[in-house]
Amino acid sequence: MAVHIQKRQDYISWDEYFMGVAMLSGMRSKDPNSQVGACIVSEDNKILSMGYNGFPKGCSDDEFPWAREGEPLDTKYLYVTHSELNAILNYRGGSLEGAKLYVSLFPCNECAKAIIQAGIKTVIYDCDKYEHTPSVIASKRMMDAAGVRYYKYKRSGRKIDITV
Ligand SMILES: Nc1ccn([C@H]2C[C@H](O)[C@@H](COP(=O)(O)O)O2)c(=O)n1
Ligand SMILES: [Zn+2]
Repeated sequence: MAVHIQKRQDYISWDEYFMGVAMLSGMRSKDPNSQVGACIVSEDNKILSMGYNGFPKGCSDDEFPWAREGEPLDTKYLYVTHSELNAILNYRGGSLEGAKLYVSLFPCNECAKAIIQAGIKTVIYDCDKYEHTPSVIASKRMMDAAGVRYYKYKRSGRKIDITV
């Protein structure tokens, strides 16, 4: 008699999978304060690209500044490429029309422009710690106008443990 074996029930959901990939990507960031990761996914749940915040190619992590405060030219803000923009620029396959973006921190206004222009239609974010800043307020205003849907990732509370 055939033994019927049930499929696993505790597999991770699509949202846990893609936000997990975004967060893992963020762990590559050298930013001492905020490590941000992004994962772009097609409408049919295929991973298209990933990114994390860091300095552009040729701009040394050891030479460019990581400071948050000081003279503008001596802070990271004028130099860092955000995770979302890196994910968009890392994509080698053509159009991102209709894609979804998973990101660990709500996109800023500059990334919102790139998200809209790339044709990304959905943003799933985890943290929104800068929600009261003009940058994030402007970002939401533009995404609302452009029909980009965004919603907060619902943490499952599941601990996803990977030993490598
Ligand atoms: N959606 C975002 C927002 C920020 N970033 C990057 C830019 C910086 O490297 C860091 C934020 O630094 P903080 O002001 O928190 O010290 O995160 C990003 O990649 N994506
Ligand atoms: Zn940004």
